[in-house]
Amino acid sequence: MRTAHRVETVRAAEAELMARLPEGTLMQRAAAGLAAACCSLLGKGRVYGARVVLLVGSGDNGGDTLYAGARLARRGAGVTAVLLGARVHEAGLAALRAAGGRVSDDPFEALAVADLVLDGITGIGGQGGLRPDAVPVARAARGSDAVVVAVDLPSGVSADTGEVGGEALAADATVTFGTYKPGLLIDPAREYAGAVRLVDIGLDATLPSVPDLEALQHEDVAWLLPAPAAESDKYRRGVVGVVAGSARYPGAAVLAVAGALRGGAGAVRYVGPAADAVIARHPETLVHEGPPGKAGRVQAWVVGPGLGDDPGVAEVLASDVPVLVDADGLRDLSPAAVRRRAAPTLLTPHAGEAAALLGVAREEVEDGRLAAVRELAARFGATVLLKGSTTLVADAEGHADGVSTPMSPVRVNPTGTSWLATAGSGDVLSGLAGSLLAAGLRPRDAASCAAYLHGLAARLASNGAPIAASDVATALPRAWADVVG
Ligand SMILES: NC(=O)C1=CN([C@@H]2O[C@H](COP(=O)(O)OP(=O)(O)OC[C@H]3O[C@@H](n4cnc5c(N)ncnc54)[C@H](O)[C@@H]3O)[C@@H](O)[C@H]2O)[C@@H](O)CC1
Ligand SMILES: Nc1ncnc2c1ncn2[C@@H]1O[C@H](COP(=O)(O)OP(=O)(O)O)[C@@H](O)[C@H]1O
Ligand SMILES: [K+]
Repeated sequence: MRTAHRVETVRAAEAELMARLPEGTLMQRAAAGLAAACCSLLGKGRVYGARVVLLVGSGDNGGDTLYAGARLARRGAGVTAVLLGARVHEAGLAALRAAGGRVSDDPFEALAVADLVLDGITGIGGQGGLRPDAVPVARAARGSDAVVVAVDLPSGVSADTGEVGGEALAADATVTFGTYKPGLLIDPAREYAGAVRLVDIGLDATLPSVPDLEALQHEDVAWLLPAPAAESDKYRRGVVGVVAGSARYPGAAVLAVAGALRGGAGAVRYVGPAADAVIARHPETLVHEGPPGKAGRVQAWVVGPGLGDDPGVAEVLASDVPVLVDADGLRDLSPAAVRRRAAPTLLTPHAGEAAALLGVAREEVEDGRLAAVRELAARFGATVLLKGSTTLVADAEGHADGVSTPMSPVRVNPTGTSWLATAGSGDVLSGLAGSLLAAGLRPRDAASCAAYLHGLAARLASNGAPIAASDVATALPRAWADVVG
C-alpha cells in the first residue's frame, strides 16, 4: 500500500519526531536523500562537473535544496543558487557557500547551461500558484535542457488536494520526504510531479497509522480478490445482475456483461431489452426480459449503463443486496433514495455525472476531485468511485449526516492510461465492479480492485496504442493473472 498524508498531519508528525532528535536532523536526512536521488538521476560518473541550478524559496523547502546543493558541490558539481524569496535559509546558504557553491545574479544565464535544476521554491508551505517573480524563472527552467527535480512537491501545486490554482513548475521527477502528499497522486497536480521517489526520514514512527489517502499495489489487490475454493459452485461464487442497455444503446449491455463475466462472480444475469445482442456476444449469460425483481436471486446488481432516458432504477434500489449505480442510472438520483437502503450502494460517476449530482460545473469536479468524491459519499451515504484521469474511491463509512470527513482513507487508483478515455470503457468497469461486489467484496474494495484491474488491463491491451472498450474486457483475465501471479 502506498500512503499519503496531508500537510497538517505531516507537520504534526514532524514536530513530534523533531522533538526527539538533535536540531536539523530531519533536514539533513531530507537533503541526503535528495542529493543521492539527484546523483542517480544524473547517472554514474556524471556528478563531477555537472551544472546544477537551485531555485530557492524562502522556507525550509529552500533549506533542503541548499543543503542538497552543498552535498552535490562537495562531489564536484558546479552549483548555482537562484534566490527567489524575500528571505533565505541562512544556514543552508552558508553550507552551500562553504562547499564551493555560489549565488547567481542572472538566473536565465545559469539555467541556459544547466544539467539539473532543483525546484526548492515551495514545498508543503506553498499557498496558491507560483508568485509572479518566480514565473519567468520557472518557465526558463522548464524550457531548458535540464532535468527538473521537484523538492518534496512541484512548486505551485496544492499538497493536500492536487489542485493547481495558478502556474506551477512541472518536474521530471519529485523527491518527496517522509510520506507521499495527496497532491502527488491526484490530477491535475500529479501531472506536474513526474516520477515520484520517497525518501525515508524516519517519519513513519510518528505518522498516524490511518493515512488520508492510499493507493493499492499489486499485493494488496491480490489479497483482496476472490478466489474460488475447492467446494465452490457458480452460485456460491455469487451471481451478479446487470440492468443495462436499451434499444438505442444495446452495446452498453454487452460491455457491462463483458466486464461482469470477468470479475469473479460465478454467473451473470442480464435483465433488459438487449438480450439478443448480449447472448450473441456472451452465450454464457442468463438473460431475462422481465423486471429485475422477477429475474431470480442475485448477490449484487449493476444498474445504469446505456439505459437511456427511462432508467427506472427504483426497483433495483429497493432490493436488499449491494447495488452499483452507473451512467444513466445516476441521472436525477436522489440522495434520500440511496440513504434509506439497508444494503450498500456504490456510485460510479465520471466528472460530468458527478458535477450534475453536486449541482456544480464539471471543471469544479475535475480541478478538485478529492473534495468532490468526499462530498458525494457524504451526501448519498454511499461509496463513490469517481472516474477520470485520476480515479478516486471514497467511502461513506464514518459519516454522520452532514459531516463530510470520512474516517477511512480515500483510495486513489495508480493504474490506467489515458487511452481508457474511449466510449464504453466505463461500462466494462461497472460490470467488473458489480461482479466483485457479488463475489462478496466490500464496496470500497470492489470499486478499488475493479479500477486497478481495469486500468492494468487497459495498459496491457494498449501497449501505447489506441484501444476499444472490448479490448479492455478481453485483457481483464491477463490483468488478474498478473496481479495474483
Ligand atoms: N520541518 C522540517 O524539519 C522538515 C521540513 N522539510 C521541508 O520543509 C518544507 C516545508 O517548509 P516551510 O514550512 O518553510 O514551507 P515552504 O518552504 O514549503 O514554503 C513556505 C515559504 O514560501 C513562501 N510561499 C508560500 N507560497 C508561496 C508561493 N506561492 N510562491 C512563493 N513563495 C511562497 C512563504 O512565504 C514561506 O516563506 C517541506 O516541504 C520540506 O521540503 C524537510 O526538510 C523535512 C523536515
Ligand atoms: N484521461 C484519462 N486517463 C485515464 N483514464 C481515463 C481518462 N479519462 C477517462 N478514463 C477512464 O476511462 C473510463 C471511462 O468511463 P466513462 O467516462 O464512464 O465512459 P463511458 O461512459 O463511455 O463508458 C473510466 O474508467 C475512466 O476512469
Ligand atoms: K518544491
